[in-house]
Amino acid sequence: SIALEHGSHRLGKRTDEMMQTWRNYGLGQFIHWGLYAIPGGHWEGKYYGGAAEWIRSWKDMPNEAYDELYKEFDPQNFDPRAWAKQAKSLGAKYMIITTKHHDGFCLWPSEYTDYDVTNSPYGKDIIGPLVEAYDAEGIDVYLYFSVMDWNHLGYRSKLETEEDREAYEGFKEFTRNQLLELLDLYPTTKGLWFDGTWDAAWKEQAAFADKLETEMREKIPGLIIGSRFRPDDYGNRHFDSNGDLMGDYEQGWERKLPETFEDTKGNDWDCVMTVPENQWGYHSDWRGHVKTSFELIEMLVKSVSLNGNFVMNFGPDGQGSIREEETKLAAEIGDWMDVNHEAIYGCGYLDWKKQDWGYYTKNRETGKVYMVVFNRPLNGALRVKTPSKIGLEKVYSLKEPSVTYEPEEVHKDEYFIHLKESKTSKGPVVIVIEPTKEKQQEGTEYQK
Ligand SMILES: COc1ccc([C@H]2[C@H](O)[C@H](O)[C@H](C)N2C)cc1
Repeated sequence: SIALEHGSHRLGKRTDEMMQTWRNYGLGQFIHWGLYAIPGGHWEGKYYGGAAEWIRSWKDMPNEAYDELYKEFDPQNFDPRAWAKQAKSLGAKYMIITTKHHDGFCLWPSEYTDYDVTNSPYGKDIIGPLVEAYDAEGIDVYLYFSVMDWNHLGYRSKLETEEDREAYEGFKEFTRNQLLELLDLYPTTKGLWFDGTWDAAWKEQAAFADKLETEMREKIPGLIIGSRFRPDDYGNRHFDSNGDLMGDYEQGWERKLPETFEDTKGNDWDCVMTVPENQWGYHSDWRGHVKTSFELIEMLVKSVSLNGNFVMNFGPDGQGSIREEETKLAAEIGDWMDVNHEAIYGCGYLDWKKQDWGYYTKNRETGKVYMVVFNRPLNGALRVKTPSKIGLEKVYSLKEPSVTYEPEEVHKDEYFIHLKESKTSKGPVVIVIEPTKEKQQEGTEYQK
């Protein structure tokens, strides 16, 4: 292996309490909110086809015009307690809020820049009330922070000249100051979700990032930081030059999901997902495919079945309202979670053979197995293949445990479970299996 000073500092998974809690979340809520919500994907009557939070980079929108938007930021409808209540009913166990996106506008009162909420008509801290409201609902808060900052004069995407390097030193200090400030102001934060770390300039900062990550972890013991923050000695992110995971979990699944357990390399991971194809910030004219609650539930279940967390994005509008499409989805997913959360919270990967009807999840504590059925076979017969020596002790409907099933053994360690669920059930049905312990093979004496 390659000698690295700033590569991965831990082989294997974190097993501490905070990481176990993270692993058991299942469902999270991403919130992208900032100045970009004001134009909402349009400028001077023209439609912007890119991601709404990137409108500043659109050739039809002058940077100066965007940078003046803070003078219009006055979200009178902002109601953090309502947002937190909605997230609770959705069933989210954690929430990730954009404290500063690529545009550099800070939703908290930062002493290191004037480009923050205190200099907008709104004038007040946004992050603090959100942290308070979500903590009150028992939903853990994580802070999204973009290292890339289009507003800061010292920011560089690459370091070519001596002047670049000098300016970037100031930018690094600014970045460190803001991060330590966030942890001081919001000490109940459970972790940081970093973004905007793909630049060549940042990839040269292995030592700086390593030291800063250590400082942050010292400030809040147990802090959870993913693979997007640190570059290693050779500028590799997510995985160091020896292929070892950087940070506490893999953050590479953005608007995409792993297909197999092998794709996850056995690591912890999260998938962050937009409702439209590619809109994180508020866009007033969603075009293309907008995901249904059925699709989002399938992505959630698939994530949990592969040992990951699924984070669904919300983009509040410029006045601080959650749009109706997201409110509707939150209600539909929440209704399904009300009945079926046992198959999500505290669950993860089960090594039984994947079947066409859907996904298995396994509760890490109880060992209970959940069959989440998305594709009901025409003959209603759900095939289950278990590793040898594992039997199906009890099988019943999660929604109505009085509805029990007698598995029909059709081959060795292979069963049909004949669906009884009414066809009217809106979302996927969930069947619970309480597997037998390893069946004792006759005559094999277990060593004492
Ligand atoms: C260049 O491709 C990108 C760059 C950044 C992103 C940002 C989005 O604005 C959003 O914040 C997402 C989580 N992040 C990866 C998405 C695609």
